[in-house]
Amino acid sequence: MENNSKLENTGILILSASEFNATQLEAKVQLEYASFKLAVDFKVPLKGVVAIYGPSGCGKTTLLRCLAGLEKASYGEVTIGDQVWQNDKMFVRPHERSVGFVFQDGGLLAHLTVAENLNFGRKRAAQALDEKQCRDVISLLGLEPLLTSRPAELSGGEAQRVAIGRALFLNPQLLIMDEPLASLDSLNKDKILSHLDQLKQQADQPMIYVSHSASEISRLADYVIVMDQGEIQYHGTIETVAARQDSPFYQAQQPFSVLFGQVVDPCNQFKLSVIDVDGDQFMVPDLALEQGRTARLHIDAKDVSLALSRSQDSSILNIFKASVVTIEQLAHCGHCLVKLSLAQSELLALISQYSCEQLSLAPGSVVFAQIKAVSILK
Ligand SMILES: Nc1ncnc2c1ncn2[C@@H]1O[C@H](COP(=O)(O)OP(=O)(O)OP(=O)(O)O)[C@@H](O)[C@H]1O
Repeated sequence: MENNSKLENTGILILSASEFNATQLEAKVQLEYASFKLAVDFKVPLKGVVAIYGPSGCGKTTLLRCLAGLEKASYGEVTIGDQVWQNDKMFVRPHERSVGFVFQDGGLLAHLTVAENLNFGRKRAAQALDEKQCRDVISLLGLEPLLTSRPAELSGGEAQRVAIGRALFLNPQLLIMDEPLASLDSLNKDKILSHLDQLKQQADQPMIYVSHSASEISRLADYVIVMDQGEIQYHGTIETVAARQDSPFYQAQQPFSVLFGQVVDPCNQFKLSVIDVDGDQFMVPDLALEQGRTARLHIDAKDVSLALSRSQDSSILNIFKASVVTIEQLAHCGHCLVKLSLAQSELLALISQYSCEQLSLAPGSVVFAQIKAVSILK
């Protein structure tokens, strides 16, 4: 196809006609550059957002490029759902894989308007969205006011939203994003994260998302692959990875817990939503979630304090009986990271070593976890 390289340079790689059932991604890849070796072997569920997290230079982009077929690994087996993309006998070319790629710098074509950028490549895509679906994407990403602008007239956040929209117009069965928010300020990051959240929920779009940012991962990821030096250290659901003692989020000094619960009361008389997390009822500011919906709670470990008895005269809404599972001393900051067991779930608390000694905490101690702030993430 004459224009494949042009398409690749613009980040559009979606031309496959074949349907597949992308519920699982399996890859064994080995590739060697002069001073870097990638060697991975993993099988992960492809539902919602799979995040790849790791330090700069650990091979995240190289892995994504292998998955998309942009690098032909010296040894590669890549299977997505029931489709083999690469093994020792075959190599499905990038433009035949149903992958949408969004790069760090959106890669929009400067001479085209936003509308033209969105439609660019669409006629070559066998399963591109129809007109109505395109209008839905435009609305989901808030692109209506930008359609006649050219890339030079867009802010960084707007340009990234257009880049995401352009990938979605081609109806990929897998959307791969390589640090799409890296160059944006926090306000724009937040806006795009909200759009991506909606995309997850409304479009049920599987995504692989590379990021250095613990907050992006905690907000978006359902599953996390942690990489280091060309290898996969471990992978698991966001709850389990965040709770591990060797979690990269501890090292980044941003330990947090992610809990999932059901909305039991969308908005009580005090304008609070009540979320049941395996038997513990959390109260959070009303966020207009419907009854029965799954809510994702993000709780920073620093926002959890501990007491030996249940306070009767505190303004803190969320106080839960818990038992201490482990205590890890963080020498660099004079704090302890305490892993707690609630009714059915686990919660991290970051408290000072002094407090830990004052309360004589040890594994098995019964405490009351007081949660100062809970953010609802979906
Ligand atoms: N085409 C190439 N030829 C030689 N070396 C390469 C090539 N591409 C990447 N590398 C090297 O491979 C290593 C991994 O790079 P990669 O871009 O995959 O890392 P990364 O984890 O995505 O980093 P970052 O988070 O900084 O983007 C780096 O040391 C890089 O210099």
